[in-house]
Amino acid sequence: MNIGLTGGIATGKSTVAEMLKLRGAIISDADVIAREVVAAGSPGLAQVVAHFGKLYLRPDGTLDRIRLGERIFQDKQARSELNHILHPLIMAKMQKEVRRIEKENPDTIIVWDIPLLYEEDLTEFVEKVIVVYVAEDQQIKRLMLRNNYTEEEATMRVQSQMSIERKKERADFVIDNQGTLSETERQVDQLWNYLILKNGSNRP
Ligand SMILES: CC(C)(COP(=O)(O)OP(=O)(O)OC[C@H]1O[C@@H](n2cnc3c(N)ncnc32)[C@H](O)[C@@H]1O)[C@@H](O)C(=O)NCCC(=O)NCCS
Ligand SMILES: Nc1ncnc2c1ncn2[C@@H]1O[C@H](COP(=O)(O)OP(=O)(O)OP(=O)(O)O)[C@@H](O)[C@H]1O
Repeated sequence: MNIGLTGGIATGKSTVAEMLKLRGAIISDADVIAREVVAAGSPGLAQVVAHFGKLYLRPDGTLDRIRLGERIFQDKQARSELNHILHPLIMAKMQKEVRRIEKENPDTIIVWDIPLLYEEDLTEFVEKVIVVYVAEDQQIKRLMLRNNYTEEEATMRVQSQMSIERKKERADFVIDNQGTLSETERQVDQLWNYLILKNGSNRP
């Protein structure tokens, strides 16, 4: 069974994904794949550099993620150009990875952790969608704390995505991650019990 896991930047997707993994889900993480498709020497990185310039290449041949992030989170056009280059590569790799997992573990619950699942209209790939929710002011605070961003930098990143309130409205399941981690664990337990019942079995 394929389940989508989404939310906003820093609402706690990775935190919840880790909890689901401990319970037996297999996670396919779009952020990890997004890094792999622009690894040093990859065709994806070559396309990014051809489009945006050598300025975004570090001396060791890796992508300058900080510089590219500064550019694309304040420039909508550049962001959509980067998405246009990378999203087909990310989705192709993710689908391939999930096909492999399904073959090796036919009864497993596979969680597709995709920050931009709604923005990119990817719901057709999954049966149900979990949204990890915190209100926007808390989202900004956690992002500032985790990444050492100023309020302006954090706000810009949050506003580059569909609002967390809209995502919450569209969700099949909402995990409210505004409380303590053990409060989140309890919700994950409940959801996991429901999912394994629905799935019939789960063999990690
Ligand atoms: C611009 C890049 C190099 C900045 O790298 P950085 O290491 O600072 O951030 P990281 O990749 O860890 O992303 C952190 C979060 O930012 C958000 N985010 C990333 N890319 C985008 C985007 N194009 N639009 C909106 N939000 C985004 C996501 O919530 C993600 O979880 C990088 O985010 C990137 O390559 N983005 C394009 C690929 C993409 O869309 N990735 C999201 C998963 S599909
Ligand atoms: N319940 C919680 N209480 C306090 N802090 C939390 C809680 N859940 C997550 N965090 C912290 O909030 C930050 C964001 O969480 P996490 O990295 O899981 O978000 P994410 O949605 O995966 O982010 P991204 O979109 O950037 O991948 C992290 O520093 C994490 O440790």
